[in-house]
Amino acid sequence: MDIRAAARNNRGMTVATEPPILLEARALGFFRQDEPVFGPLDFALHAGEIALVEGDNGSGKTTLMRVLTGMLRPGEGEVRVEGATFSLDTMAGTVVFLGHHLGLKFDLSPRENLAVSAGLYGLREGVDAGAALAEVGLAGFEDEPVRRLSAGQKKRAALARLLLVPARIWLLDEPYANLDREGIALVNRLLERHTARGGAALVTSHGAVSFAGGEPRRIRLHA
Ligand SMILES: Nc1ncnc2c1ncn2[C@@H]1O[C@H](COP(=O)(O)OP(=O)(O)OP(=O)(O)O)[C@@H](O)[C@H]1O
Repeated sequence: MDIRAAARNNRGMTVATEPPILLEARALGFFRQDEPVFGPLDFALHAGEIALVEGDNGSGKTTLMRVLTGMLRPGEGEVRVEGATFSLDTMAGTVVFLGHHLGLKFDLSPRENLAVSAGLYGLREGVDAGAALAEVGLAGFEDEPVRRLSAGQKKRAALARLLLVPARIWLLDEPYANLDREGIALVNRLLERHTARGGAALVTSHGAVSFAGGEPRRIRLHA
């Protein structure tokens, strides 16, 4: 998915400009015991764009996500976020990560988990937790401890965080796992809305993924 931003030049004419790069990998690589896990990898993710990270089991998709979020240090190369060298300080309000572990506190309710996320990552203007939970299909489960939810409902509770926090860059590791057909459509809907308002997303998935906005760019990793 690729959007072109329109801007006026100094003669008042409308010209097409490239949307800004939100996330960039430059010769990025990661090693374990001196063996490359992935890379060197170069890509630039523009505002309004979805890129799909593909690869077999063990090819390094989750490791790439962890490097991009700062959980792992790159073995080589550089991550740039909104044009600046990656730093954990600039990450907090800019990047949100949804990984295999979902980042939920199981003794808290979905609503309480969202309050924790809002405290850490900020709150998108005009969005409240109840509406976000209703949108992901958790109306009636807002105040249940997360440990009592099904796997798919837990995933939906984690997805509600995407609606609430203002981060422009979404890193989604297997966002479709454990979801039914309606849940898969929900993820696509959230992605489409996010990119339409200038956000960007990097998504890993084993399955075929289709977005209404067209073919996403593909980044292929090899085991
Ligand atoms: N904590 C770890 N310690 C040592 N090696 C690890 C660790 N986590 C992953 N690996 C290894 O790193 C490689 C990449 O793993 P990674 O989880 O990034 O792959 P993946 O593409 O996400 O796999 P999958 O599709 O199965 O989720 C694999 O060979 C894996 O065995």
